[in-house]
Amino acid sequence: MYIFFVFFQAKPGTEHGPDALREGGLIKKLMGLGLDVHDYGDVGTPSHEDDHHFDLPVKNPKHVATASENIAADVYNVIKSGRTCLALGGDHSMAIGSIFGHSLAEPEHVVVWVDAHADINTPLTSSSGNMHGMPLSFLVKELQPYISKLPGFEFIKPCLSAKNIAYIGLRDVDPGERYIIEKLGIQSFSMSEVDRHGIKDVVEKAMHYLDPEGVKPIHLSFDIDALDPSLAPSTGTPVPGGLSIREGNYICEELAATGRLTCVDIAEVNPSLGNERDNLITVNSALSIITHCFGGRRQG
Ligand SMILES: N[C@@]1(C(=O)O)CN(C[C@@H]2CCCCN2)C[C@@H]1CCC[B-](O)(O)O
Ligand SMILES: [Mn+2]
Ligand SMILES: [Mn+2]
Repeated sequence: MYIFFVFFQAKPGTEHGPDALREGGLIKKLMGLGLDVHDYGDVGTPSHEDDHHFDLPVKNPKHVATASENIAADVYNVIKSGRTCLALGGDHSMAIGSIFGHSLAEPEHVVVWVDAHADINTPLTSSSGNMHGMPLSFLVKELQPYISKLPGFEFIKPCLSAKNIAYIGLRDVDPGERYIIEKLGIQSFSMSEVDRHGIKDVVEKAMHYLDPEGVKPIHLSFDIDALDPSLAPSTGTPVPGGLSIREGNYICEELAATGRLTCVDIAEVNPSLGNERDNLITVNSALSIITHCFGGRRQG
């Protein structure tokens, strides 16, 4: 039984991502794979007028906190009932709720973070104040002494250790994030490693590192900007030199083949950016990534 949620978050335009994927035929494609799909609809996130935090340059913290709490509850319920959750963003701050909700259902899960960016800035290391650049910092136990307590985030219990995370596709990492990655020893396969070793070795190394026994539930958090901008132009922070669709599909096929892929985030599809052709290209790339997470195989 496959379930998917749609969420929208603070970054303008990404709230239209889920509908763009629905209109692109997502449900029909997943049902065409023989899956029992249920669309749980959008997770409501009331906006907060006074949504700024005087002490820190963090944008929309209360909005993101409310959304994250709602997302966590929904993801927990779906996974607890034995289903697989597909969470559609929305910007990548959605992963605060989806990973926390997943961890409540399956505390032993590991995270494969596919992204041009590390998304592990703390409110203090962030240069933009955008929360889509911070999700992992709210979840990683080792970082908690450095995280300012933001209003509304009291519900989150840090649920990941650095050893539970592996990055694939990095190519735009801030200095503060680079420091955190090196200090915590987070396993990261940037585009340099993808070029040097090839995607097959990268996925094998990542999974062997995260789960050598091959028993843990997997959370794939896939930022569409991990793909090359030629494949995902309608996204907020594109970075040249990204994954090919073959590499993206390969990651998803391999994780799906474990039979332990339990929650998938698809983040940062933003149809308000670029022209109609850009939207179509981006949605089709996202649909390809999704279908290869849920049984679609290039060999049929
Ligand atoms: N680290 C960032 C942050 O804002 O925190 C800064 N970066 C943009 C910045 C532009 C100038 C050159 C250095 N990079 C975007 C990233 C967040 C991406 C969020 B994601 O969900 O799209 O991954
Ligand atoms: Mn991201
Ligand atoms: Mn990104």
